[in-house]
Amino acid sequence: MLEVTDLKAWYGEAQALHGVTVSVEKGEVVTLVGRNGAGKTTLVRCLIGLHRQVSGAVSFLGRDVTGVPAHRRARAGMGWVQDDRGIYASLSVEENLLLPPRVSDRAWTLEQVYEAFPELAVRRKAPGTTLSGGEQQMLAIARVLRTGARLLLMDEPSEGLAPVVVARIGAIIAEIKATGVGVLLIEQNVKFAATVADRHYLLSQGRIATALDNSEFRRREGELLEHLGI
Ligand SMILES: Nc1ncnc2c1ncn2[C@@H]1O[C@H](COP(=O)(O)OP(=O)(O)OP(=O)(O)O)[C@@H](O)[C@H]1O
Repeated sequence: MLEVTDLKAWYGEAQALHGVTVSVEKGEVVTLVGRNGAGKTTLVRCLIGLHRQVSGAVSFLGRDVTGVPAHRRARAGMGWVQDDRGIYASLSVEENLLLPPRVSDRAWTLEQVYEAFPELAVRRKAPGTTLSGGEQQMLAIARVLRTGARLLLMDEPSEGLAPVVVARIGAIIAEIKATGVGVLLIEQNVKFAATVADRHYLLSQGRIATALDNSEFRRREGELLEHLGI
């Protein structure tokens, strides 16, 4: 569903991506792992149309979206789960869930959201400010599902969360995958990445150093941790 070919990106004169080729299929969970500064965030920003100093090609659902602005990519079904979670603190959980525009007939209803995220059903009237980190992450994911996005791009969904909450996020990603939605996630937590993903790309200095399926990734976990300096 997503095909990225020879993507290069710059910040002024400084080149951050040096010809990145990656893909995500429907119902596939793919991670981008790499050290700080490897280019993971830049790559995701290029995919959603927020970084414009680029060359190469991005195709989504068979359509060339290279050069297409961010709001039109979102309308086409690219859903970005922001790392700052982008929740409106003054609104309740339910009001946050009612905001997103519907972009496809796969948009989740409130009932579907509350069934998949019982934590949010319990907190539906609570203001955004009072949510725990895990609840905020769930709300951020649920809001994107409310649009009917066909591809979810996530920036470190496990960051800063307790292990039990990380496991819950993993279960939610598995549910999303089962609906045929593709997921591309930036992830520094190698153990979490190995539990949720089908494939992985190791990004190093703006290049894909290695592409691994999950069994190979698990086998080389120690080596990867060493590379990532974790
Ligand atoms: N706004 C910016 N202006 C100039 N250079 C930038 C900017 N943002 C990122 N870079 C540079 O681009 C390269 C890739 O950074 P990027 O943030 O994409 O890496 P990352 O893998 O997401 O790292 P992190 O895990 O720290 O977010 C780095 O060399 C970084 O210094």
